[in-house]
Amino acid sequence: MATAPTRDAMDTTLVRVTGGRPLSGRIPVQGSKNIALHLYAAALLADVPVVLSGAPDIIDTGVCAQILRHTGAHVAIGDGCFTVTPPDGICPVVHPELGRRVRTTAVLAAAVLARTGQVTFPYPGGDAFCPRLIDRHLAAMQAAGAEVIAIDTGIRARCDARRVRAFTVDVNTPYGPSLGATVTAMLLAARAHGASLFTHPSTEPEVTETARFLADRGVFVHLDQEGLHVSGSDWIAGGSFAVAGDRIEAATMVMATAATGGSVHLDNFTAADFPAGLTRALAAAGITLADDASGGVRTRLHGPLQPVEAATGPHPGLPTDTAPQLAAMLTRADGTSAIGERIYPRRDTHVQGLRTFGADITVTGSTLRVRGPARLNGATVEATDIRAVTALLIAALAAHGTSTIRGMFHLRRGYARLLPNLATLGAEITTIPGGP
Ligand SMILES: CC(=O)N[C@H]1[C@@H](OP(=O)(O)OP(=O)(O)OC[C@H]2O[C@@H](n3ccc(=O)[nH]c3=O)[C@H](O)[C@@H]2O)O[C@H](CO)[C@@H](O)[C@@H]1O
Ligand SMILES: C=C(OP(=O)(O)O)C(=O)O
Repeated sequence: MATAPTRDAMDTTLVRVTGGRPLSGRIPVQGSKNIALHLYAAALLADVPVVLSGAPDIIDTGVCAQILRHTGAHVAIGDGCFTVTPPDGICPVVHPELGRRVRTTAVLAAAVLARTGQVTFPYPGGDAFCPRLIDRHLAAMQAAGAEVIAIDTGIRARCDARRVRAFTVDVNTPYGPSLGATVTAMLLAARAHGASLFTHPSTEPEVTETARFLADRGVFVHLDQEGLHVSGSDWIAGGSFAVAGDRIEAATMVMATAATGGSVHLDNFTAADFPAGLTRALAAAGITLADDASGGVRTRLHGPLQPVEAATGPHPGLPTDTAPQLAAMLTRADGTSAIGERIYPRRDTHVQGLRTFGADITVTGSTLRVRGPARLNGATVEATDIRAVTALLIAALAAHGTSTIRGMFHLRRGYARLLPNLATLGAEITTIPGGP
């Protein structure tokens, strides 16, 4: 389901990038977009205010704040903290337009359903690189006792007994455990009386951090061979919780610098925070990661980039959200790389743009073959989603000459300071504001 066109989406801001110079230096990693968005939904379950520290100030967290406010919650944003004060009586509606602008709509709806026994919500937004189903979310709502029906504006879920009940649900999909449906199920179960069980749960950091958030606040959460067990609580505490660093932004900066022949020192992050599948792919390309005595993690590039054979997969595999950037970096590797997509049937919205720079990429089913090293030349391109835009930026930074990239709305959805950070590393980037 495509994100609804908005003022933001029609923003014609573009950036000009003059590439071809090695980028190096030290920059911070922001709080994770995707973890923050799931924690926002979890915060709605609390009975007293929740303070999320380190949440990134990006379009998507702003939209989520507006969605929470529409339910009656008070949301204050300042000093890098997002304070959510859930209301006594929650309006059981996820805003029909705002809900179509973010991916976590069904997860937010689960929190509302858990609190009120009913919810109306639109189909989620987020990037539309392929169909992104929500049947497992709906199955969890049904298992929790809700009647779920399609209506004109999306979906209505309502529990006869006015409250959710403990339940069992399988959150597996043909592409592996669903991250979003696991969180949806957790939030429903956190407010149900009794013990719930989810089989084949996702263990992405978004899930484990939401589980830690709930467990810290009195909800019983336990993972074993059977699945994820959650026992609900009538009272959920509040208080502070720090949003973990953004592993996707960290990977993006590693790949951007390596594509230019440089290296980076990332603060607020450690080598262990990189999923093993990502570390393996970077090592195969000739990039190693080491924690630094002064804090943070440093990369080292060992000679020319080497080709990589890798496939995305569930945590701790290679994250799907890093595959477009990896493809962009590997256009500079000395040989043919293969990158398989396993979380989605396809995710190749970056390919056409990369070819415009001169990249040699073929797509067979869900596998990309990248032949390098290609000579990249400055190009004029337009990005259509959040990771495609960073892939195109990487190509522009590695290219000879000046490039123009449109579609900066997608960057602002998820990255608070990517362009200033690249400038700190030595990139020559000019932002040319546009407008609707
Ligand atoms: C496991 C995983 O890596 N999930 C990724 C997924 O999370 P997100 O939560 O958006 O998506 P899911 O993990 O739920 O979806 C994974 C796959 O399962 C399918 N599916 C999902 C739910 C459902 O009810 N039925 C169904 O068939 C989806 O279409 C997709 O092919 O996209 C995010 C944005 O790219 C990434 O940050 C996450 O890392
Ligand atoms: C696709 C992504 O985000 P969303 O699910 O919010 O569209 C992403 O974070 O790479």
